[in-house]
Amino acid sequence: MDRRRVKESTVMEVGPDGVAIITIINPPVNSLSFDVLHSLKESFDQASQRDDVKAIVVTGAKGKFSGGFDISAFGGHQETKELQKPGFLSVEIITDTIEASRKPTVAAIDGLALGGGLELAMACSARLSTSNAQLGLPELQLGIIPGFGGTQRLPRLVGLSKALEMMLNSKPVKGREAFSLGLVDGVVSPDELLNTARQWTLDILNHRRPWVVSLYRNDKIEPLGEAREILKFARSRAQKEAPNLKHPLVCIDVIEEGIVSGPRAGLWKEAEASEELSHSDTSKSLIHIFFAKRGTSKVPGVTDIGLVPRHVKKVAIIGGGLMGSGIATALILSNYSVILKEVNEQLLDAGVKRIKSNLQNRVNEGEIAEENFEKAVSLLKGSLDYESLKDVDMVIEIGERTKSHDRIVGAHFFSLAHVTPLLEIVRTKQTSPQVIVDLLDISKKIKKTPVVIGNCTGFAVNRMFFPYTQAGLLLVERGADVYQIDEAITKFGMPMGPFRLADLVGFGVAVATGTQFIRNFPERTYKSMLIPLLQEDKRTGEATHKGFYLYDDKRKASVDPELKNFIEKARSISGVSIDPKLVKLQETDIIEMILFPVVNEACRILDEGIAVKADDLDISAVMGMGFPP
Ligand SMILES: CCCCCCCCCCCCC[C@H](O)CC(=O)SCCNC(=O)CCNC(=O)[C@H](O)C(C)(C)COP(=O)(O)OP(=O)(O)OC[C@H]1O[C@@H](n2cnc3c(N)ncnc32)[C@H](O)[C@@H]1OP(=O)(O)O
Repeated sequence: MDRRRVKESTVMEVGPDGVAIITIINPPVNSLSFDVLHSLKESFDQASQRDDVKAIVVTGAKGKFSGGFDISAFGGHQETKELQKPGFLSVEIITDTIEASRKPTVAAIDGLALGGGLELAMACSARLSTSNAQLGLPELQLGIIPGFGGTQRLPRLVGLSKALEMMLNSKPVKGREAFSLGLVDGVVSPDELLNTARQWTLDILNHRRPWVVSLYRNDKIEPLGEAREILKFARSRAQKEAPNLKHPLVCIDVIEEGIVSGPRAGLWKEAEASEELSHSDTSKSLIHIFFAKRGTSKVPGVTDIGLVPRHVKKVAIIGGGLMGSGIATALILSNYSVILKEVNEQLLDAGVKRIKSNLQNRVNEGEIAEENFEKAVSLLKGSLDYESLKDVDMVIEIGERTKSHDRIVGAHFFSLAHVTPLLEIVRTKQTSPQVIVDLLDISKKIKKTPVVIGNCTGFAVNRMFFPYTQAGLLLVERGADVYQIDEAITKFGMPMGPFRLADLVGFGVAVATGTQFIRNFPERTYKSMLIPLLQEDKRTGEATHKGFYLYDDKRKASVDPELKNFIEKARSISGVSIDPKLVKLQETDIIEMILFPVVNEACRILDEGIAVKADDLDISAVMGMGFPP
């Protein structure tokens, strides 16, 4: 076999059958860096020029076609200006070199073909996939749009509605669904993939199979009038679901341009829009979050000293309440054996029932198969004594009585522990790195994003956000409007404002946590009597249908005209007066006055060495409090 090594990013092998196999090699996901794209073009140019090459197969090394364009290139400065020129990558490489190749090309897809990876495959004459491969265009979750022709080729392969769904929701499909959609032309097993692809290219060459140029297909695109209706509906949904984001609308405009003015015009509009969006604040933030999320499990002095996570099989959980049963569910869903310890039969039964109900919900949602429900339940054992815990590998919720403090670590799950994706791993000065490595490994296995944090009041999320409600109370006692504050903060992108949140968590929790912060950070807390006054009126928030808002039986919140009386009373107890400047605040003022103290608290957490890096606090805010990424 003639094995010409182009740069380290692609390899081309030409077999005796005259088929050149071009393999993308860029571990771990064969992302399309500028180097890879450059060498891909070189490989194709060589394959086109060589007389001994009749046809071409493109594939990815180690069972992964490609995870898409190299996201780290956005904001990078290593690429040559030419490669950055709008349209060079998409038109000159993907379209005019690969799609226009005079030799048939087949993409052999295993593992994943995402973003630019799938766009590369769609520019080939045909595509073969394994049944479980993931194929999709997730660019919009990075604040950009497909930029290698995906906005033009995907609608022409799967139809406009399905293409819009896949792009606007960043929703991939498996290989077998891709085949039923017409996105791929065949589904084969991994070990037959390459040989079938070789034969497929030769069949195309010998006119035994069609040679399709997807860019110019129109049989899947609805007539113009119908297409415009579909696009209009997509626009209204995009505006409703994400009013703050413009790139979904740009994506729809680019798709429309190709339908109205032809796919090549669509390619150029896509190239310009894609390049512009790659410099947007939204894209920079979302790409920052993409890498920050994957960076939380890299802890200097812990994960870089060669420690291997120990095998944890059995976990004991003390207490089967809302949190304990949620944690037990998360562990069981990842095949850990769990012993649930309670103080009496009644509480143990209640805990077991909660766990079974959580698991049944997963069955109902199709996340676990019915036949796996009993197997999952069999992983759970109940106990009323500590004796049965003697051979467990980890205990959740025992601490101060243990003498070996090196083995104590906090695992702070967030309510609905089996659903909320964030896990704060709280280490003391005595916690051994091995124990942290063990818990990081468990986090990955139970599909949690871990953040390693030092021990302090509120750890990362709750400490960062204690000023969220405090600032709100301070502003309201000085004349700002509760409902205007919540509206401005929700419009900014938080799931809910400080007052709606206080109603949701309940005043009991709000007062308990507030007391902790007042005790530990007296110099920067606001001691308002507003919530205690509301509690005197038997208001505790949503649960009593009365808090800062009134709630109907469906927990729909509405303004409470009586609230002003409690505010006036709290104001007089605090001895403050209304500040005219605060009565009619601008939205930006509200956002800054509520969130800047949160940012300041994050800076203190970082400055005190409680957090390893600022990125970890960004992830804590996004995944723990729903801060808009
Ligand atoms: C200043 C501007 C310069 C450039 C201007 C150019 C003009 C504009 C041209 C734009 C052309 C656009 C072309 C294209 O349409 C755009 C894209 O393709 S964007 C990328 C699309 N792909 C994705 O969004 C996939 C993202 N990745 C994932 O979803 C997952 O990683 C995965 C692939 C499903 C694998 O998941 P896991 O197995 O869980 O593994 P991890 O997620 O932990 O990832 C492992 C490791 O790989 C890194 N990585 C993953 N994907 C990429 C990627 N696409 N680029 C770079 N790196 C990637 C990830 O960060 C992890 O790294 P580690 O943490 O191990 O260091």
